[in-house]
Amino acid sequence: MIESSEGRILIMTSVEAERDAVLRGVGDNERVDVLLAGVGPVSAAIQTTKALQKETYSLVICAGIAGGFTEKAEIGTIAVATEIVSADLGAESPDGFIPLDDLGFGSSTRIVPEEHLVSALSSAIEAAGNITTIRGPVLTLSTVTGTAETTAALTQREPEAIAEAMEGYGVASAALEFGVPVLELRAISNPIGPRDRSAWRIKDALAALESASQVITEVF
Ligand SMILES: O=C(O)c1cccc(C(=O)CC[C@H]2O[C@@H](n3cnc4c(=O)[nH]cnc43)[C@H](O)[C@@H]2O)c1
Repeated sequence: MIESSEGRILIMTSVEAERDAVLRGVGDNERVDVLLAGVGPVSAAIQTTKALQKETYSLVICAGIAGGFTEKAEIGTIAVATEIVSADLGAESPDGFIPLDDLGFGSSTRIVPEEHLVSALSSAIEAAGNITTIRGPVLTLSTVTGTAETTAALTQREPEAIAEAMEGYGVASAALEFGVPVLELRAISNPIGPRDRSAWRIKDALAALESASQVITEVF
């Protein structure tokens, strides 16, 4: 167990199916609250802020399913974010996307979880067996990527990114505001690319999310 980690843990999921999978994994543990963030970074930031105003937590985890970048994150694997990146906060230009960081508004579009927490979580999931775990930047977008063009543009902008989802940066922004460490844990449900809902393997991803969640209270 990580030192100084006996406090309460807040886990934010976007929808009920994800919350239920995490709850099955975590089991009955009074140190852990699993709450709904809603879909998208705005709802996630609001719901996380409300939770952090009510209760003191020592760790916040954004958990759920996600799209995986092909050949980096296969369906059913677990992605643990080394960076939580707001990938669509910025401006378009004829020369390409300009992130907010480069526009001079003095704000950052990436939040970096503590390395030892990332490492502890991903190593424990791996050690539990059966689930491949990958580490890398996880993008937060307000729109699910659904074309080859957008996939290529994101890959060019964030070549190290392994996955995309819709809440991480909102959850992490709230955690940062309250000075609480944050992690993002995602089970890959679908490939990122031209929209094909029939390729989403939500059941497999929720099963992986449940298994990965089993280690959370052992580690933290
Ligand atoms: O239909 C269902 O049974 C079902 C069960 C659990 C979750 C869902 C969702 O649709 C969750 C939406 C949630 O998933 C993230 N997500 C998943 N894949 C992607 C993606 O390719 N790009 C962006 N986000 C993705 C996202 O965080 C959504 O909030 C349905």
